[in-house]
Amino acid sequence: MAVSTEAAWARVAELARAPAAAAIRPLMADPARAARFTHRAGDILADLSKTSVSDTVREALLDLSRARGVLAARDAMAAGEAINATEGRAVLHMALRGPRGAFRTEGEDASAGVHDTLDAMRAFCARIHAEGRFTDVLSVGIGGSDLGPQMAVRALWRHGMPMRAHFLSNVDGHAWEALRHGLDPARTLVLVASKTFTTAETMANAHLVRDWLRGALGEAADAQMVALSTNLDATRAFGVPGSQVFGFRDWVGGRFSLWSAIGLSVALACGWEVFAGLLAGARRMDEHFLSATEAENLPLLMALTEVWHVNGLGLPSRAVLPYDERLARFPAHLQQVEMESLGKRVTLEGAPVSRATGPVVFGEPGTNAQHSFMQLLHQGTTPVPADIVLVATPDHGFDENHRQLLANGLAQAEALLRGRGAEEVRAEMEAKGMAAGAIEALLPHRLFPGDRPSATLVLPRLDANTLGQLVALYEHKVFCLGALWDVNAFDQWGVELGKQLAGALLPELSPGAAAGEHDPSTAALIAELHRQRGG
Ligand SMILES: O=P(O)(O)OC[C@H]1O[C@H](O)[C@H](O)[C@@H](O)[C@@H]1O
Repeated sequence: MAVSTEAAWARVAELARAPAAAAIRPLMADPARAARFTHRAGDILADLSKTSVSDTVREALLDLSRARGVLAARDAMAAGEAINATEGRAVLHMALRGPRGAFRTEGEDASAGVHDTLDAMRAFCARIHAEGRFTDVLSVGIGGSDLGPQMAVRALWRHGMPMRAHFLSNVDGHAWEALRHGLDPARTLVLVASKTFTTAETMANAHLVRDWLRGALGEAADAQMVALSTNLDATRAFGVPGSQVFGFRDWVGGRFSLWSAIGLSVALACGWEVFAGLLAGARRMDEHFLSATEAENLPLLMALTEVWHVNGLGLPSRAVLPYDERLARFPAHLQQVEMESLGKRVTLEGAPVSRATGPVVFGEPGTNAQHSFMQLLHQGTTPVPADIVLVATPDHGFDENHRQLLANGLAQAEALLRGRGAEEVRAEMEAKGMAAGAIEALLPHRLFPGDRPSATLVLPRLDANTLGQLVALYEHKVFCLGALWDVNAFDQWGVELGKQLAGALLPELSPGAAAGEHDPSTAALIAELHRQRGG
C-alpha cells in the first residue's frame, strides 16, 4: 500500500536518527554494494555507493518519491502543464531538444516553433561561417543567458573551430575594459542574449558595445548586432534587424535556456554540429528520465541521495568537482541551475516549508580544488557531499597527466570515505622516527574522520553529446528535488528585491545627490562612497 507523504518523510527521519546513519564504511563491507548502487544513464556511469544510503534507506527514499508523485509530476511537465504556478507557465526546456511534434502546451505543438528557430539559427551560422568576415562572437548576457553558453564553449571549443567566443556579463566596466582591447569591431559579431531584454546589466553592456561598434563603423554597425530573446518588441525597439532576432518562448526558464536561441554563441564558435550534438545528448538524458523506472532513474536517484544528505543528515552544502579543466565553468552553471531553482522557503501552496530545501552548491575543477578548499571537506566539522566527475579518455596525448588527474579524483573520494585512524597515523610517524611526544601532539591534527559521502560520475569522453547528457542530468535532478520538497523550482522571485533596491540607490550615487531613507549601515556606506569618490 502506498504510504502518505508525511509517513514517508517520518520514515526517512527515523532511519536518519539511527546511531550509524551516517556511516558508510560498514556498508562498503558488502562487495556487491558498488554494483548495486552504480547506475548508467546514456553514456554516464554514476557510482552512488560511497554514501550512507543503505538498501533500507533507499527503499524509504523511493517510497517518498512515490508518495510525492515525482514521476507523475515529471509527466505533467512533459505534458506541457503550467507547473510553474507562480508564473502561470509550462516548463518545456525538453522541447528545445526534442523531436518535432514531441511536446505540446496549451493545444499547440511546442516543438514546431523550436525547430523553425533551429533551422533559422543553422542557416545563420552557415552564412556567417561561409562569409568568413567575423572571427569573434561576443555574447552579452547574464545569469542563464550567460552561464550555460559560457560553460559549454569552455568545455567544447577546440582550436580550428569556426570562431572565438567571448562573454560579457558583469555590469562592472572592468569586464568590458578587459575584453574590448582584444576585439576588432569590424570582425566581431555581437549577440545580445536576454530572455526579457530588460535586464539592467545586459542592456547597459549592450549599449556600451553598440557605441563601440558605431564609433568604429558608424551606423552600419547595427547590422552586426543579433538579439536572442522572448521579447521581440524590445529587440525591435533596440534596433536589431528582424532577420537577426532569434526567439524562444517563456516556457523556457533562463537557467534552462542553453538549448534555445541563447545557445547561438556555442553554435557560432564551435560549429553547428557541436550545438546539435549538445541537444542530442540532452535529449538522450531526457529519454532516460522520461522512461526509466524509479529504481533506475538516475536524476531521481541523485535527487533522493541529496534528500538523504540535506534532510536526513542535515548537511547544508554540496561540492561539485569536475576532474576536467574544460568543465571549469560547470560548477558555476550548476550554482545557478540548483540554487536559483531550489533556494525556496515556501511550498507551491505558499506555506512555509517544514524542512530544509536546496543546499549551497559550490565547486572548482580538480585537482585545483584539492589545493584550496578540500581541507574543509576532509577535516571540517560538517561533511560536504561531493560530486566527482571523471572523464575516462582525454582529447590530448599527455596520458601520464591524465592518469594523475584520474588518480587524484579517485583518491579524493577514497580519502573522504576511508579517513585515517590513529593507529595508521601513529605507525606512519613512528616509521619516520618521530619522538613519542611529538607523535601524540600531532596525532589529533592528522586524523581524518572518514565516512564522508561522494558520488562519482564517469563520462567516457567529454564531447558535445556527453556534455549535453551531463547538464540535462542535473536539470532533471533539480526537477525531482522541487517535486520532493514541494517547491516551485522554476521561479526566482528572490532576485527581485535587490534589483529594485539597486534601481532606487542608483540616483543616490550621483555626485551631490541627496540620500534616501536607509538603515544606518547603508546610509553610512553611501556617505563613505561619496567621500571617497569626491562627490
Ligand atoms: O535573460 P535575462 O532576461 O536577461 O535574465 C538573466 C538572468 O537574470 C535574472 O535576474 C534571473 O535571476 C536569471 O534567472 C536570469 O537568467
